[in-house]
Amino acid sequence: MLIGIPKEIKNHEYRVGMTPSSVREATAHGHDVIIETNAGAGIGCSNDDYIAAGAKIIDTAAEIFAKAEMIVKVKEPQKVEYEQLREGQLLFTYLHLAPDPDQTTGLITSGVTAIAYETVTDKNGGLPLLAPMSEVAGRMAPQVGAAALQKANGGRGMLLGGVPGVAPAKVVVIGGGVVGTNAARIAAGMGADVIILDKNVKRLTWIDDAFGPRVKTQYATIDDTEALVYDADMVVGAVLIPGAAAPKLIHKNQLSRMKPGSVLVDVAIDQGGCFETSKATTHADPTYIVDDVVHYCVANMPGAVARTSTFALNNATLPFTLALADKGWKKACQDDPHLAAGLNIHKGRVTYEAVASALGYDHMPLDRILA
Ligand SMILES: NC(=O)C1=CN([C@@H]2O[C@H](COP(=O)(O)OP(=O)(O)OC[C@H]3O[C@@H](n4cnc5c(N)ncnc54)[C@H](O)[C@@H]3O)[C@@H](O)[C@H]2O)C=CC1
Ligand SMILES: CC(=O)C(=O)O
Ligand SMILES: [Mg+2]
Repeated sequence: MLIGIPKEIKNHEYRVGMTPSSVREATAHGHDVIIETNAGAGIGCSNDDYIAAGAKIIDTAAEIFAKAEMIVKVKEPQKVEYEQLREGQLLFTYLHLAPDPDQTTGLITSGVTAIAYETVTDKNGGLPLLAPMSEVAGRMAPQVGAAALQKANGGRGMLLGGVPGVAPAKVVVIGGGVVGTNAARIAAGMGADVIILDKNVKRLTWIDDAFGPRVKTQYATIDDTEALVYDADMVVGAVLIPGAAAPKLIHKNQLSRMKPGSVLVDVAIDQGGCFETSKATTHADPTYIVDDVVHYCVANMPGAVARTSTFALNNATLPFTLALADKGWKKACQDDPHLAAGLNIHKGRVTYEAVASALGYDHMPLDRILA
């Protein structure tokens, strides 16, 4: 198969779809790989590194989109990218369609077959291609939140860990999945007073076992969420209903009850955000203030640590990339229902139920496509 890797074009996005090591694996499987010139520059990998792995360097993204049978990316295609996709071509990348009607229409119109990293599943009920970036974003959340708490950045002027004789900041993490537990781990490590809310009691039990008294847990009722948010210095939004738009858990009218200068880090922004006042921001201009509350809502947080993130992402995606290239998407999905769960769009139809229901499309069931 001819695999194409365009350079990412989202704001301050330095990750790349395949590392040189992944390219070498693909060429060892007999595939051809074309990659846009300098696509790996942001992770410190040169054209020569890719050539040594067996790839051919191409000058323009347009040529990659025109020639490749499978496009491997990181971020959801931007308008200029989805306009170049076509029927019969396979796209393997993050999509986050539920909060993104324009991209969804673009992919439907293109006729492309699109498999979303974030809805591929595993046998334990996890999301193995989302997890590595959730680990990164979760670990970054207290870092970016700590910077936002500084006075010059609009925050309350608090040090996350406090100092002897002065209490640490109170960090409330809503959602105790991969992002939430990684955020809690770093926030607790920085000395903050941390509590995680979730609606899954089994998950809270696991967190309690894993962290002991360093991190508190609380079942996420409306009452308890509200009380903890009003008392928080930093709130991390880390909930997910796979494929669906994020539920809104803090509303605009509640911001005035929060502490002035407190910080909301909405990691769930790529699924639309779990705070009513969240709107996606970029690494170039990551925060804004509503009712004295600082909002950080960058939808591609891992792009800031592109080297760590690209290698972590490839560790998870490579077996699936190879399966898709070796067998073609249909046979690979027929053989592996967890990969099939990633199929979101095929030939103009929405094939993922939560996306169809969020955006008002008819849902085309997978078994009809894979039959
Ligand atoms: N902004 C960024 O750059 C990045 C964003 N993300 C996003 O972060 C979000 C979280 O991802 P993961 O931690 O991997 O998901 P996950 O599935 O591991 O965890 C989500 C948790 O939220 C809980 N939850 C769901 N509804 C809830 C509610 N109403 N109240 C309390 N808890 C609730 C679930 O029980 C689960 O434990 C996703 O939207 C993901 O796409 C992930 C990586 C990067
Ligand atoms: C998961 C995601 O959206 C990201 O890594 O940018
Ligand atoms: Mg994102």
